[in-house]
Amino acid sequence: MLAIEAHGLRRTYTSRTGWLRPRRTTTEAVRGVSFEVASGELFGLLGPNGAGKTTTIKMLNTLLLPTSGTARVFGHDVVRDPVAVRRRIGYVFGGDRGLYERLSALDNLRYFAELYEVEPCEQRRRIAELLELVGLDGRERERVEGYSRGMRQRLHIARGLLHRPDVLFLDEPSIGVDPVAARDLRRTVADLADAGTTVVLTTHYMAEADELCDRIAVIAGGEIRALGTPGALKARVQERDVLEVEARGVSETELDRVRALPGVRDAAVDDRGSVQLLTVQSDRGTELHARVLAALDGVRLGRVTTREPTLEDAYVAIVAEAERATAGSVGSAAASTEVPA
Ligand SMILES: Nc1ncnc2c1ncn2[C@@H]1O[C@H](COP(=O)(O)OP(=O)(O)OP(=O)(O)O)[C@@H](O)[C@H]1O
Repeated sequence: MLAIEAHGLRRTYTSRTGWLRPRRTTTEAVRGVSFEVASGELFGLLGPNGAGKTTTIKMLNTLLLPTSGTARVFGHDVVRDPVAVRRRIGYVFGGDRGLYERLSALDNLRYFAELYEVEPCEQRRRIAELLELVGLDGRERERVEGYSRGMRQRLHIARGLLHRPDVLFLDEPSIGVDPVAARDLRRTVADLADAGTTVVLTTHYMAEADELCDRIAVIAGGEIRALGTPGALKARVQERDVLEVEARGVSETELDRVRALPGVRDAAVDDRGSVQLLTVQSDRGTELHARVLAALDGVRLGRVTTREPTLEDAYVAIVAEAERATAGSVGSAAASTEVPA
């Protein structure tokens, strides 16, 4: 049986702004999203800020009603049968909310086990199992206020699994977690999927998605722009070379100059603290090095390297394509319209 079936899901938000001249703003956050997730699959939902990922997840886990379209979780309709859906799902969101700081991890789990109506005779065994799964056994009697971010995230996952859900939604689990703790967290998520739990993961870390996900949907502007295995998504940019340039002071003007060079397919700048990383994707075999450096005349440059395309390059290409497709009308974010209230 399929774990998730979403057909034509849409969600529009309406909010009122202004006092003297009130306006009603309508945002089409999700605009007709359809996909299926098989039981036991680890499914990734990737997309830029405001793409509609959280809205999609909230419709699937019954926290938001769809404006139109349908969704089912293990055959249960999210609108008509929300109680049955909630029994089958767990939801873990990143950040600091949702745990009692002054209590130990053990007491937090006992409290939530009561709340989720885990049978009293089963609670002790279940909590011990979960502490082991998330690697917190031995630390369970310490207060949560002394926990690191990575430990808190693992405790969040344990909390989300208390009632043995068949589907776990993980919204940005590794946000703000250091690289070593993030690696442990990925191990936990992989173990979970190996044990048969269906996982829907949103993340901004492409390497994480590449390592973990069986399939990935890239969502931008409220629509799915690509869906496939990490390998299939990467195949889209296989025929490209990637040039990386460390720089300081690259503006839109230089970026446009680079984008206009013959053979260049995409160019993007990522601000990494005091330094920028310019990534240029080009048709395989294009000799770009000298021409890119000439286009960056006047910019302070650091290391220049060439590398094979990664999932991140595929993602950048898919999102850039989506932005070009919607340019001039709604931009890359969700479409918003304003009318007098
Ligand atoms: N409660 C709300 N009222 C009005 N607009 C909203 C509301 N929640 C989200 N939006 C808008 O809907 C769009 C989609 O937001 P959503 O949170 O689903 O995106 P996201 O992909 O999860 O983004 P992020 O990666 O930043 O979490 C955005 O334009 C956002 O501003």
